[in-house]
Amino acid sequence: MTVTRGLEGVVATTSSISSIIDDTLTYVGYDIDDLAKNASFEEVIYLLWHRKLPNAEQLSELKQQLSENAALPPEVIAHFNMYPIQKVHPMAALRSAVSLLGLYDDEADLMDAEANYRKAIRLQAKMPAIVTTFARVRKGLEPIAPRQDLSFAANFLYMLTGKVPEAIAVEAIDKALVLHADHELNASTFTARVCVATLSDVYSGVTSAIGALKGPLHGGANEAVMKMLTEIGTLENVEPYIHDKLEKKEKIMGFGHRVYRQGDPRAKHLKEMSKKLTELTGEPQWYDMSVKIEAIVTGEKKLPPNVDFFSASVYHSLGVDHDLMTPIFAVSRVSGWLAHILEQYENNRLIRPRAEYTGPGMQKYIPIEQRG
Ligand SMILES: CC(=O)SCCNC(=O)CCNC(=O)[C@H](O)C(C)(C)COP(=O)(O)OP(=O)(O)OC[C@H]1O[C@@H](n2cnc3c(N)ncnc32)[C@H](O)[C@@H]1OP(=O)(O)O
Ligand SMILES: O=C([O-])CC(=O)C(=O)O
Repeated sequence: MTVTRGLEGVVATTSSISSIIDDTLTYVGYDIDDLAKNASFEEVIYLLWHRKLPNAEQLSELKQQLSENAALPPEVIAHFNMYPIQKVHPMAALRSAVSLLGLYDDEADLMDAEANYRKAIRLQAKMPAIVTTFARVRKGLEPIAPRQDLSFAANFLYMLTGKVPEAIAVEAIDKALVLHADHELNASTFTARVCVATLSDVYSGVTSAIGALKGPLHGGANEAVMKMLTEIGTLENVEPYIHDKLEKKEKIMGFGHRVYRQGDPRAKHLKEMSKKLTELTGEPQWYDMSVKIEAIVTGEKKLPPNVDFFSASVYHSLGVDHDLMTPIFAVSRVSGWLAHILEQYENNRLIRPRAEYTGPGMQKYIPIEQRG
């Protein structure tokens, strides 16, 4: 048996959703640079689920379906008061809330393609309300119901803050959602596919994926980046801080990638946004520190920033609590998970690799009274 640690380079499935070839990322053949400049998140959802861009009528129908399904069942709203919310990480809360949502969906275990698509809409639509309701309840604030006249990105900010957001904030969140929507067979998407390949249900697939995204080597890195920036504190402290970490062989969060070698094409869009937003908020230090870290880590370690690096200062500038950064990633990535889940169901085979056994050889069972 040949073991490929971390399955690096192993091609585990075919997929027509997104591709990474020579450091270029495409969704269904559309370059991420093109989509980041031109597409709304709702268009991207349609693209990932239907493998084509929507026309105006199809887009408006999807928007309406998302709006109509955006509110949470009252039982799910109520459950946020049933656990020690201050002590809970929002990704753990999101994981549990998605699982709970499945209990209130009459079609949860219905496995035909139309029912699965309807569940995809309901789940995608409700993700912002889960994150924002959690965020408000833990601050002792009332949850805010979604508005049907706002875009997906605007509604997210509205439900978080209670105010109709400014255009620049909507643009930033919308672009971030577009950039995070799908990424080939990343760890959380693979997790979702492994789960539903047992013919388990959509809610189980997404719940598993949220668990995988939570870790700091994957989606959790954006929160870890903000923690690092906060610890560094000043521009002068960047160099000693980063050198100390590198000397201790510690990882610098937001850098490196399993697939990209020259750089993550999404990072430049977030970098641009970070510059703009940190200037607007009068806190350019977050961008300046980030740029200095980037220069050291790319210069000395030849590791370019990934999608999580500049997203940290972008979300911080929008006033987002630092531990909500990974949940925002999930609000976007659920579109990709759902696309992959539906694709897996279309041509399913159980995913079950092998392990090379490294434990002891054959042993004889010893009765407990004879064991030392
Ligand atoms: C949305 C996303 O998931 S993007 C990724 C988000 N994660 C992060 O930003 C966390 C920091 N980065 C990392 O941990 C890694 O680069 C990963 C997890 C993204 C990729 O991991 P892998 O492909 O398994 O690479 P691996 O961890 O084996 O690193 C290879 C080498 O580069 C080094 N390296 C990789 N990333 C970093 C980093 N961020 N800082 C310092 N060194 C690093 C490793 O220490 C290792 O060095 P060695 O060969 O001397 O031991
Ligand atoms: O593809 C990966 O390994 C991680 C990543 O960048 C993502 O999921 O967006």
